[in-house]
Amino acid sequence: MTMTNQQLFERSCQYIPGGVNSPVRAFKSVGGTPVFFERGQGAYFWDVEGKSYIDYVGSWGPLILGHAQPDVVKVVQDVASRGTSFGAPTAAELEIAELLCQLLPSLELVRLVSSGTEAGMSAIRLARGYTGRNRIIKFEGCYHGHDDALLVKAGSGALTFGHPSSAGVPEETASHTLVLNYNDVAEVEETFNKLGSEIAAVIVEPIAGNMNLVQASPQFLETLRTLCTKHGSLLILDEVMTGFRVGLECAQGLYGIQPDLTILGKVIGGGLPMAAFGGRRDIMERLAPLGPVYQAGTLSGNPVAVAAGLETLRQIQAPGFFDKLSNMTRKLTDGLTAAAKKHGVVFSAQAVGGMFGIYFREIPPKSFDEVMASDRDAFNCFFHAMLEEGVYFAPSAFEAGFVSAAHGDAEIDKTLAAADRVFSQKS
Ligand SMILES: Cc1ncc(COP(=O)(O)O)c(C=O)c1O
Ligand SMILES: NCC(=O)CCC(=O)O
Repeated sequence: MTMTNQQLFERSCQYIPGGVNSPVRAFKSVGGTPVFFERGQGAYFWDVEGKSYIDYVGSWGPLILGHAQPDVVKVVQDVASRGTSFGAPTAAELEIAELLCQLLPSLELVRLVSSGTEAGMSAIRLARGYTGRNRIIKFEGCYHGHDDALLVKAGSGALTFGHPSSAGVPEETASHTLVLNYNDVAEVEETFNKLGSEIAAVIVEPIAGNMNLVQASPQFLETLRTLCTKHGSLLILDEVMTGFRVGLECAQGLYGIQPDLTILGKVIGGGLPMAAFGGRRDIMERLAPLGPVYQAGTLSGNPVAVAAGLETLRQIQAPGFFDKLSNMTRKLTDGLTAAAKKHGVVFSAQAVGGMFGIYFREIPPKSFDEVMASDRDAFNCFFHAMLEEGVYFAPSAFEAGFVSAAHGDAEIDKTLAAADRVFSQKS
């Protein structure tokens, strides 16, 4: 007899803090027991009790082709059978680095790492090493991984579980991080006027996906670019989530903003642990072994992860890939909005490429405060009712959702029919 979700969770809690290896997997804010998954295929995955779900989390973003995409699985098997790690360079690393630089014109040099956290942490160290300055600016509700310097008023699980500024981060470290309001142009201008010569870097999610989904105003990002250039600070775009998810040109292409450094993750690893940071040649050349800023990794550029990433990047370059993905995602958000309206539920939603936000408020939020003003209880009820229906959204009102290329009309229609039933019970 296999164990139930409840039994597995109880046992996991005996050996793993909170029963999960990343806090966002816990159902702490929505209540109930986390679902333990056994297998996935395309837009669906199955829990240990045999129940199937349409997946709108996609492993928190990487699975843009859906679960167990056959070509990705095949390259992973082929490459792994020839050796899983060498700790020495491979031709495939060159291939993916070259491809990333071709796809993103702001990248002249790129280094591979194993997680978005590492990419963010390394980019900050590099920016400090390059500028000789310590202060950085981040925005409340943005999440850039769990590096000390960036875990100040952060989004994602840090926000969901009520500790946006983590215990264990020394005050001296946090004091170098200035936290400003997302989309607040005047505040950034004021801060640069006062402290511009001390600021090493501004790091920002160009489309914030860790306080639900909040789009930057073009003016906000343009102001960041102008101020960084004027004051000799570096602009770091965190495209770990948006990179190759909102479009082939990433968010920087959509907005027409050229960052000094970019951090990438999720999609570029095709569901395996890989991330990257890159940007201007003169900055990246400060990295060891060329320069004095140290950065390293036993499994960096891991051949299996690189192979999954290359195959994923190959497929998303197919003509029309992002048009189809965007249309499917918009069909979902438009359909959910219409179903809510039909039943008089206060609700709004928006999509960018294969990424979406759903909000229990009248219109999509433009700031952290507006996100916080949405109805979290309504989200929690919706989440559980949809879960019951076999539709898996992120177990938090502060996370963006994801649609994959494996989601077709059938999956979206099923989701909308479920939402219609769920919303009808509320009116
Ligand atoms: C925008 C953003 N930056 C950085 C990270 C950190 O990436 P990782 O979880 O791979 O460390 C995440 C997600 O976790 C993210 O969404
Ligand atoms: N949007 C939140 C994440 O992507 C985080 C995933 C994790 O920390 O497990």
